[in-house]
Amino acid sequence: MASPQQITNAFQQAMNLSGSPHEVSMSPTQSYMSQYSSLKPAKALKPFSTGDIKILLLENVNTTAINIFKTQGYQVEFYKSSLPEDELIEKIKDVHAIGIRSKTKLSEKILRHAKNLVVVGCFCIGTNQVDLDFAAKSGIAVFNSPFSNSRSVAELVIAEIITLARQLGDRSIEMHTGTWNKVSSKCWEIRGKTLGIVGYGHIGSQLSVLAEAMGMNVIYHDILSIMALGNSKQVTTLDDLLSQADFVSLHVPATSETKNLLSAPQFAAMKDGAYVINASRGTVVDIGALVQAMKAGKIAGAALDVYPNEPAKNGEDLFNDSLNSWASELCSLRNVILSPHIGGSTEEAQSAIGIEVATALTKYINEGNSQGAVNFPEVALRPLDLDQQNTVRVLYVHHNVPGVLKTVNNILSNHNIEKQFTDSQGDIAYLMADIADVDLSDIKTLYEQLEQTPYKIGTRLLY
Ligand SMILES: NC(=O)C1=CN([C@@H]2O[C@H](COP(=O)(O)OP(=O)(O)OC[C@H]3O[C@@H](n4cnc5c(N)ncnc54)[C@H](O)[C@@H]3O)[C@@H](O)[C@H]2O)C=CC1
Ligand SMILES: O=C(O)C(=O)COP(=O)(O)O
Repeated sequence: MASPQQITNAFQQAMNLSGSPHEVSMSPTQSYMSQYSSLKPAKALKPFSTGDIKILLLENVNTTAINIFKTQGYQVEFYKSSLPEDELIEKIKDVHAIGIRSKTKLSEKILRHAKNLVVVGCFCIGTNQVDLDFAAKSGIAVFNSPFSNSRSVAELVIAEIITLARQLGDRSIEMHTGTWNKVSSKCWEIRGKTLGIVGYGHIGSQLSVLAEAMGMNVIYHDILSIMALGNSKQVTTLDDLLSQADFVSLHVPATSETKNLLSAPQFAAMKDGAYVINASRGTVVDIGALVQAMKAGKIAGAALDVYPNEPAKNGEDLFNDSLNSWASELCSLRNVILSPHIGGSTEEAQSAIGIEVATALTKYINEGNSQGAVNFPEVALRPLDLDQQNTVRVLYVHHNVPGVLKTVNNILSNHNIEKQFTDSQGDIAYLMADIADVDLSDIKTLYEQLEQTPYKIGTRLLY
């Protein structure tokens, strides 16, 4: 368990607090990290102790996150890889928070076992690996890091564009096996070539700026109308982009609409000798069709960072899976760069993601602040005023139906409601309220009344 000063320092650092007199004056037992109770309805009400919080971290989440959680006093269980489904089900039963990256699937089946879980941290950009709707309906908030690794991905793609254009991967493999093969045929400068970016979000737009700086023309396609950076131009349809681009780079999320976004008809629509880069999700490219297009000489090279079935941990064989039937043919092709989902794997990105997501999770656990959640209404109140005795923070996740506020405020009406904020997203709503003059002996009744409302999904009381 961390010392009081360590807790205060780490908390201020993590929350970017400057150390106001109010926080400085907190004693360790008074800090509002410890003014907390009742993580889930099934648990008995008792004052919060940081030592009660259990957090499971998978997939080698960065030490910056581990340090934040440990300094809070949480119990941290850490694994370098993802876990097989049966082990994950066993572990998730008990924990209040889980931290994952892109590999761990948190399906409805798995989340149904998560009886104490209040929050999921995706220490990455993508959240397609989590059943976000089911999580929200179960009162579980999900956070991610929306842009801390965007630059790392964009830089990798720049490297891949040049590597493909110069057949650098093949030359390097040849040299490693002792073959000197000095060629210029079908090797190109990228200056003046057209890059087609599919998905002009955080990564796509960052890539656009870098590519233009190297003299490329940039066009992009997105389902939204998005402001062009530099001299880039948005084109209306994917086919418009495919017919003009020398390089096509994919930066869309995994959705039902983006599944096999590039398949046989799209490869046919591309320029002869074009290149394909996929650092988005493995579902976005039909790899079997890509292999055929490359064998036919239509596509001159491809760089893949993501795959439909990725191994659970380092050392496992990507291609040891009957589902990846295209594997041996893909590997036999020239000018194919394969990387093990490392787009966001830089020291800078992982360290920043660790701090960002761990901070969001800590704020949610300790304060109920859901700002930045991807599946949940975003609600925040100022930290509890600890100078005021007997103040309780009510956190109430509920179905978004008429009559809830009336019922809840009726329950709270014996106390002074000092602050209240509520918001909804789809079927789910979230209410935060600070109520004063609460006798500690009333807390159990208050809690039970809120729990008995027909709309409730989850109640937490911080005090
Ligand atoms: N290889 C790696 O290590 C990494 C991969 N990623 C992947 O990259 C994806 C993109 O990341 P960001 O740029 O941060 O996401 P973003 O959400 O900022 O941008 C995605 C863009 O794609 C657009 N889009 C969605 N569906 C589309 C469609 N059918 N056609 C055209 N455009 C469409 C959206 O409107 C949005 O502008 C992530 O969802 C993730 O799957 C992200 C980080 C690292
Ligand atoms: O941020 C993302 O969405 C990524 O794909 C990176 O995933 P990772 O953290 O490397 O498992």
